[in-house]
Amino acid sequence: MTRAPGHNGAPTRTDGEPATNIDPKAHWSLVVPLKPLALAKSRLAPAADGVLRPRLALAFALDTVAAVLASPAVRDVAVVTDDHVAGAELAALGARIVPDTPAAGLNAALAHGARAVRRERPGAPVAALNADLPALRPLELARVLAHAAGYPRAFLADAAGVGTTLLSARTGVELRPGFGGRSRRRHSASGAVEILLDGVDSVRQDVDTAADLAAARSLGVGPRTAERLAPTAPGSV
Ligand SMILES: Nc1nc2c(ncn2[C@@H]2O[C@H](COP(=O)(O)OP(=O)(O)OP(=O)(O)O)[C@@H](O)[C@H]2O)c(=O)[nH]1
Ligand SMILES: C=C(OP(=O)(O)O)C(=O)O
Repeated sequence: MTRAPGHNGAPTRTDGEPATNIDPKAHWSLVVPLKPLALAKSRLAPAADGVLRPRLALAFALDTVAAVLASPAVRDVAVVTDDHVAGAELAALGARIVPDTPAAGLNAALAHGARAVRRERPGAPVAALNADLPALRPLELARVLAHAAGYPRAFLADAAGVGTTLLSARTGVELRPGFGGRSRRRHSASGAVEILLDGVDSVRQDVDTAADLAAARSLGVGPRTAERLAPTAPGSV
């Protein structure tokens, strides 16, 4: 993996991982949930003001989805969102936009997204992935999905070891998402197999707090997030 300095002196992601051990027949459909930007990333409030926060939430989602679409294991991505600004930018990247279920919450949105994917492609293996992974690297995601393909349902714990960043369901298996709070334990109790891979930090590193953002920056964030964090950008991180 190679890295180059970004605008702000922090590392910025470049493409340098070796393409080894990736299943060439992989064909996952990913479902990415995104709540309205004005409501998103509330735990970043101490570090980012009300102008910067929605912009960062959008930059995280765009960098996440761009990396997903660049992953050799991924066939397509559906973003479940009612946010029209985000929806237009994500669609321009190549995502399918699925309108949210009204006020039903994250897990209802994910189940709804998985159903929408399988209405179009009944045999699709599906994986839910958070929209706040700005350091995501396509080949690390491919490694996680290649591993997930060995189990009916599987999940990856987040960097904090408490939550979940990815939950998968193979062809013919219902996703049954249990995201939110201490979801690592919940997913394990639901029978999903935990993916215990080293070297997939970029898939684990979600960004909820200022400390998470610092950790993502040290892994190397994608270009849209790097631009928002540049010293000349408005706001205060
Ligand atoms: N479509 C949809 N996505 C959601 C919903 N609730 C949360 N999400 C998304 O699910 C992921 C995890 O969400 P949260 O941690 O609850 O929210 P967040 O905006 O990331 O952060 P906080 O506001 O600090 O909790 C993010 O990608 C959110 O945008 C929902 O009701 N509908
Ligand atoms: C929704 C989750 O993530 P977050 O840490 O963003 O709340 C989760 O881990 O289940």
